[in-house]
Amino acid sequence: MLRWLTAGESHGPALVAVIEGVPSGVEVTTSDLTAALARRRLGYGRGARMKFEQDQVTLLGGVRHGRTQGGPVAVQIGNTEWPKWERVMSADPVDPEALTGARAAALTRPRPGHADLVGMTKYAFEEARPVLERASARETAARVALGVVAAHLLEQIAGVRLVSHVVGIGPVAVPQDAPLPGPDDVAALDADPVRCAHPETSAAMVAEIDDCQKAGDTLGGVVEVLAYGLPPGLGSYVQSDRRLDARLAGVLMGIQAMKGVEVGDGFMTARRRGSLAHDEIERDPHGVIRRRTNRAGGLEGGMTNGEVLRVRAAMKPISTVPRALDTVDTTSGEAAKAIHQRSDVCAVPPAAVVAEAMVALVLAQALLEKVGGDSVQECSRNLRGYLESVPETMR
Ligand SMILES: Cc1cc2nc3c(=O)[nH]c(=O)nc-3n(C[C@H](O)[C@H](O)[C@H](O)COP(=O)(O)O)c2cc1C
Ligand SMILES: C=C(O[C@@H]1CC(C(=O)O)=C[C@@H](OP(=O)(O)O)[C@H]1O)C(=O)O
Repeated sequence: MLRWLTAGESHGPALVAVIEGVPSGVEVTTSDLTAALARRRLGYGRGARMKFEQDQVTLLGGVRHGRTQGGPVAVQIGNTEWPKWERVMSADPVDPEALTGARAAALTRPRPGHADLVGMTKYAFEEARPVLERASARETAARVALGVVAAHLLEQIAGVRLVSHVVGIGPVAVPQDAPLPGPDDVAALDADPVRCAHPETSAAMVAEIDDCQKAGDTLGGVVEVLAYGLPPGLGSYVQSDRRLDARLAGVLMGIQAMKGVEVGDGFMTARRRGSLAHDEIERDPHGVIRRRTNRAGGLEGGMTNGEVLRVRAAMKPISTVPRALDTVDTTSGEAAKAIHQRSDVCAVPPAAVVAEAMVALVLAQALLEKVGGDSVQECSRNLRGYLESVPETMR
């Protein structure tokens, strides 16, 4: 079974991530991971931290000469800002006299919408530093690194290619009838300031972020992930926790600040009549079975149906609002304004890259469940065998 885990704090020396169950022979290099992490740093509206901090990637295990070896793959993402935090975030005890300056100040004005207050309550902390260090979306760098291994596995075994893009920032949304970006559009999406495939909407999104920043406020939005080339039959209807839609929703909701998930046309489908809600089945001019539309987003019965997978996630606005929100100082119990030193105004574009990584991980897990195998060759052979066994009348 493909499984993964991350560890590390936002201002710690490094994040680490381990993925286990990867077959041998998946091609992946340090520069692939570095490039993916650079994509996660892009996006108009991110805070100052993205400019000066660097991700230093080291593949610690599981890869030799550019190929996975079948053992757990371990990645370390060093943080170049560590020297500034060495004392405040030291793993070992530190002389309290040495803990001076703004970085060491107790954070006792919890931010509404962040994990601060309930995290302090739950883990019995007197201030929010230990909470925000792990709740922070800095951790998503580790997941993006793991997502590269998953994406390469999907492409090398099954030819699957993933695309992530932004379809909404605050009230600005891509028109309903805009064409979906394909795998060949990824370079253009990476180059767009807000990872949007629709130029006029992209410009309006940038203007909305500028306006929001001037007002001392923050923004959320909606990201979409597409997967092209999936074979039918990944996931299953036989048990609720094996449904691929449920698993995708789970990992998307597991990204910091995500508050809603849609599969295919999602909530819009609930407003339609059945005759206009489903995807009628037909043969294309080459005799291949396909759906006339793809309202279901490539999933029926909790399984891929061979169409393009399409899932969306809704991100709430950043909770570290510059025009700080009302809170209570947990030392005095008095009314106060919430912590605000710096933050992103809008982190929807990087969240799309994170969502792509999480979708890659779940799809890779589901592919391996379907085809099995300990090497890329064995998995590819098993996939071919499965696809060839589908009767002619159902292909
Ligand atoms: C890529 C990314 C960047 C984020 N940047 C910030 C930020 O700069 N400031 C902030 O308060 N929250 C930021 N968040 C959101 C918080 O991490 C999140 O709101 C917090 O962990 C509480 O979790 P919840 O929103 O899911 O309840 C970011 C989230 C993502 C995915
Ligand atoms: C560091 C990253 O994102 C951080 C996520 C984050 C949060 O609260 O989630 C808060 C900000 O950090 P800070 O409060 O130190 O300015 C972001 O910069 C990153 O994505 O690499």
